[in-house]
Formats: sequence, C-alpha cells, structure tokens
Amino acid sequence: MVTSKTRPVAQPTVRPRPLARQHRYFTWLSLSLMSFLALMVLIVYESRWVYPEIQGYFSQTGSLTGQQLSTRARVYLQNAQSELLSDQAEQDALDAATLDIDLAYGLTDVHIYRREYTCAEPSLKELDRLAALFVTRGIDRVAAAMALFAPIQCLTYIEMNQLDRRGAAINDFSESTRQHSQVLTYSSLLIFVMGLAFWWLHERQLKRTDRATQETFEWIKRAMRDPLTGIGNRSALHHDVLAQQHQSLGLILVDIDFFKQYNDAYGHPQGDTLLRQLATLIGETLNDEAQLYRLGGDEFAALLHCPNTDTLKRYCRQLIEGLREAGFAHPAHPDQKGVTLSVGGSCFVADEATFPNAYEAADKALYRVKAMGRDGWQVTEDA
Ligand SMILES: Nc1nc2c(ncn2[C@@H]2O[C@H](COP(=O)(O)OP(=O)(O)OP(=O)(O)O)[C@@H](O)[C@H]2O)c(=O)[nH]1
Repeated sequence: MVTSKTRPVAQPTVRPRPLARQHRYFTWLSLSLMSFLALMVLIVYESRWVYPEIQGYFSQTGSLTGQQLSTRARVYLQNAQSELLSDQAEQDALDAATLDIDLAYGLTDVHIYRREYTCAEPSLKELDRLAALFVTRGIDRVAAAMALFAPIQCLTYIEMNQLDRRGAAINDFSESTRQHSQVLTYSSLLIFVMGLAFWWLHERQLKRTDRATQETFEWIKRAMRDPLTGIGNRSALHHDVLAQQHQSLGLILVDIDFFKQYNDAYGHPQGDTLLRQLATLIGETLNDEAQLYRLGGDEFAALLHCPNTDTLKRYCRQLIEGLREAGFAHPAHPDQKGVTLSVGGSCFVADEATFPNAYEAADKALYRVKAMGRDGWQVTEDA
C-alpha cells in the first residue's frame, strides 16, 4: 500500500515569534509609562516643594526692601512724636526726637521712594526743617509733633503701596508657576501620546515587512516545488546540493520506462496519478531518507546521504524491488511487464563544481540501463 510520506523540499522558514513580540510591546509600554511617571513626579515635586520655597523667599526679600523700610521710618517718627509730647525735660525730649527723626530720614531717603512717591521729597524737606528748628528752639514741642503727621502719612502710604505691590508680584509669580506646571503636564502627555503613536506606526511597519518577507518566502517555496507531485523541482535540487556543501551525497535519477505508451493506453490523467504514486513510492522505498525531486516529464531524482557507492547501490536495488512489489499495471509495456523504472546513480562530495559531473555520471548510468533494455539500475563509480 502506497502512502503519501515523501520528504518535503528543504524550505526557507520564517515563523512569527509572538512571545518575543509581546515582550517587545511590554517593554515599550513600561518604558513610556515610566518616563511619564518620572515627569509627573518632577512636576509634583516642583509645585509642592520648590515653588512654595521660592515664593517664601520672594515675599521675605520683598518686605525687607520695599515695605519694611517705610514701616521702620514711620515707627521712628511716631516715637519722635511721643517723645515730643512726653513730660520729660525740654532738652531731653528734643534730643531724643532729633535722633529718631534722623533715623527716619535715613530710611526714607531712598532713591526709589523719591522717584516713585511724590510725597517723599516734601516729607524729607519737612524733616530737615524740623531738625533745624529743634537746634534753634524755633518751634514748640506740640507744633513739632503735629508737623510730623504729614511725613507719617506719606510713609504709611508708601508702606501700603509696597504691600500691594508685593502681593501683586506674588500673585503673578503663583499664576505663572501654575501655568508653567500646566504646560509641563500637557507637554508630557503630548510626548507620551506621540511616543505611543510612533510605537504603533513602527509596529505596523514591522508587521508589513514581516508579511512581505513571509510572502516572498512563500513564492520561493512555490517556485521550487513541482505542482503535480508536491515534491521539489530542478531548482530545489540545485538549492539543496548547495545547502549541503562538502557532504558525501548520492544522486539517483529515475526514469519511467515506456511512459508514453502508458499515457497512450490510460490517458494523461491516469499518467499524472502514476507520477504522484511513484513520487510517494520512491520516498518510501528509500526509507524517507531521501530528498525527492521531479526534474520534468517522467524523470525523478533523489538526493541522500551516501558514505560510499555500496550504500547507493543498495538504495538503487531497493527502488527496483519496491516498484516490482507495488506491481503497478502497464497494459502497453512492450515486454508485457508492469510499470518499470530505469535508475542511474553516482556519489559525490557536494559542491557547486562537482554537481554537474555527478549529474552527468548518474544520467550516463541511467542511459546505459535504457540501452540495455530498461527495468534495472546502474551506478557510476568515481564520478
Ligand atoms: N501524464 C503526464 N505525462 C507526461 C507529463 N510530462 C511528460 N509526460 C509524457 O511523458 C512521456 C515521456 O516520453 P519519453 O521521453 O519518450 O519517454 P518514455 O515513453 O518513457 O520512453 P523511455 O524513457 O525511452 O522508456 C511523453 O509522452 C510526455 O507526454 C506529465 O506531467 N503528465
């Protein structure tokens, strides 16, 4: 009984590796998630700890330069008023008031106050005037205390205005910080989404390339296969010989005897069936150790490992005997036999240069069999 177990043609294989691909997806995703998280941590750190620190520092320096000078100057002037209105001795009261007015003058005589506040210049002049009057005792203490109200009022105005300015600056700073954080968050989200999009494009391209490679290999496989029998063709034989360089191989050529008469008797479709059955039978008789090819028409070839010509002869003998056992009928065989084969073989060390000689040697052996009446085998020694 003939079964279909012929050894297939050597074929280039490309197998998708789903596990490797999944691993790649996972790495991509975790890397982008990690970078996104790192960005978020940075943003939170900046907005929760760094910005309040800066804000605190900013408000502190703001009070020292802007508001606090005027506050201190005002306090000195209010002290001077108290001293003038106190019941201490005239000279003591004037001395203490003069000192406070001098100190207030020093703190008010600031370029930025003179430039920004119109009341600063007149207040300083008033303080100058009062200090001079204290020296000459040209003013009484109550009048001097009253005269201090205008500079005190001016300093209070400066103080309030500086406070407002500082508050506005802090608000501006907080607002710009908030906007900055927002821009940072949206930018990192955008980067993350873009990363995903690039990754998706990259994977799609990769899939396309894989598919194209797969299709190319499919075409190569088809181009090297005989469509009728499913075994390799002449191109596959050349490919396989080159793929086994420097190995001892045996080449067996098989030709059906009187196939023309078989076709004429049974018709071409039955001839096709015989070709398929013989492809299977040859594989089985060679113990499935051979790679099989149909070289065209009714000619087959088998390529197998061949340490010496004795092995090759054994295979050739097996072939002829196997066919006889199968007993395929041939109603038009001139010698009244069933289907018979002529077989020729040669051994060689696989190489691009040695193969043509080996083929010629096997072919010559086959034609010697044909010439001697067919239904037999021969092997050419030392191809
Ligand atoms: N059914 C079928 N016949 C084919 C196919 N290819 C070639 N043939 C036939 O195979 C026959 C080969 O004839 P020949 O080369 O004279 O060989 P033969 O009749 O076997 O004679 P010998 O080899 O000298 O014994 C021709 O009749 C071809 O038409 C095929 O694919 N299917």
